Amino acid sequence: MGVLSWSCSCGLNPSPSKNRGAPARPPPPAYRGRRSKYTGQSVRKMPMRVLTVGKKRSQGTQLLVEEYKEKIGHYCDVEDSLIKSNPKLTSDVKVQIDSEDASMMQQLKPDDFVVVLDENGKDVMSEQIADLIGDAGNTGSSRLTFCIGGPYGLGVQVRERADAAIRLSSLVLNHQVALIVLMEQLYR
Ligand SMILES: C[S@@+](CC[C@H](N)C(=O)[O-])C[C@H]1O[C@@H](n2cnc3c(N)ncnc32)[C@H](O)[C@@H]1O
Repeated sequence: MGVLSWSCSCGLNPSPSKNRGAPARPPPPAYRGRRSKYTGQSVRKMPMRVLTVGKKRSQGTQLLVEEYKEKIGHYCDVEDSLIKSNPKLTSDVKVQIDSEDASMMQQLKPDDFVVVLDENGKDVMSEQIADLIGDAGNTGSSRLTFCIGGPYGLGVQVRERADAAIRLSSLVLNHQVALIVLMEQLYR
């Protein structure tokens, strides 16, 4: 899977093919410290979007998502989209994953910088997420899109389309929990 391999200076592995032809760059010395190289600097404000597969959210989740959206909204546009899980109401897990995968692919534009959240992705520290956001803004992409899978995870097409795959924890998280952790990290 090509995705588990993006890395600009945030220390994740390079995926030059998805990086619109830009050559892979070695991590700059600035990254060796714990602070993001973008800390305190202004980078191009890149709109962000989070696509989550799921059913109706719990009130608690929705409240927290709204709270973080408002906080992040002071710095950049952030959109939160819920993709209906299991649109075909099937009991066949593969059919469910494939249909959610197709719905998610429809939401992605060619110039989106796509980051999938995956418990098998690259471990990232908060500073690397900040660098990822900063680096994505320098790829010529028009939007940074994060994808969170449903109960059975993300499908093949979205994984292959992704420019990066990150994991937030060594634990498998419920998709609503993954969304809140992501939003909190985006704000951080
Ligand atoms: C319940 S999990 C799906 C688990 C499923 N076994 C799978 O194969 O992906 C729902 C979604 O939450 C996200 N997720 C769960 N744990 C995660 C973690 N530790 N790091 C990043 N994303 C995670 C992923 O996007 C995942 O597709």
